[in-house]
Amino acid sequence: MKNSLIIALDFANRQQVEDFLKPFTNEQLFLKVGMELYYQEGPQIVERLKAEGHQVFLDLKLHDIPNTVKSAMKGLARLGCDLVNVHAAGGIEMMRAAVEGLEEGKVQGKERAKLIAVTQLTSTSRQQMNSEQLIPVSLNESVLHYSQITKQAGLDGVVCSPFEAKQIAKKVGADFLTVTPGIRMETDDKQDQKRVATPDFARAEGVSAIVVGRSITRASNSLAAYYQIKNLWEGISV
Ligand SMILES: O=c1ccn([C@@H]2O[C@H](COP(=O)(O)O)[C@@H](O)[C@H]2O)c(=O)[nH]1
Repeated sequence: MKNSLIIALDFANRQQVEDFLKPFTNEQLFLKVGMELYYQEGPQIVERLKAEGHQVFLDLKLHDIPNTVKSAMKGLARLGCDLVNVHAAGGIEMMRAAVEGLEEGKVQGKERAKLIAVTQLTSTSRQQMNSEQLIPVSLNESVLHYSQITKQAGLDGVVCSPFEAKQIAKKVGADFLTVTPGIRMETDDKQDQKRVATPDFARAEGVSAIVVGRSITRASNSLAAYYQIKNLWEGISV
């Protein structure tokens, strides 16, 4: 899990995924299946990617009453994913229920998936958080608070931006996972992301894993973009 580069497979269907993966022959990848793909293709897409030898982050960001989240997590646990998530805003009781569901549903003889919680989405700015969510603190304070309650609930880590990762490691613990989307190369378009950082900045801040979508999946040469980002993330100069 640590030092992973996770590719966000934000595609509409399985065919598009297969087309994207074609040039990556023999690469064991860490792939993220999000709502767009999962809601079209269902559990089979996860099972298929796992059968092909990839690691899978199922990014469904569960956020509901504790009982519902527990039952949903129990079902997801059976898919044998490596990483799953919830929203920390659901609260400690909901997050504890998610852990219980994951434990109850886990595949016999296999380690259960790591469970992380989304703090503040990387598409959220301080202004939006203050004015729309009515959370009157800085993004750092809010993300740190959510990280602390996530730890208290017994989860393995959080989704945050690289800007908050160092403080989380200092206050919550170096083993607590920080998984960071919003990764862009200097010259890339930010699109809808607000808290954006480069792969080398993320590495310098000590994040556990980066999540990269469009900078790879929408690149004219996805394989080249993947290796360029991977090298920066791993500190390899070419
Ligand atoms: O705070 C969050 C949580 C999840 N995401 C997801 O990561 C990818 C990022 O894609 P890009 O194309 O690299 O922007 C996407 O699947 C999001 O759903 C996030 O961006 N921020």
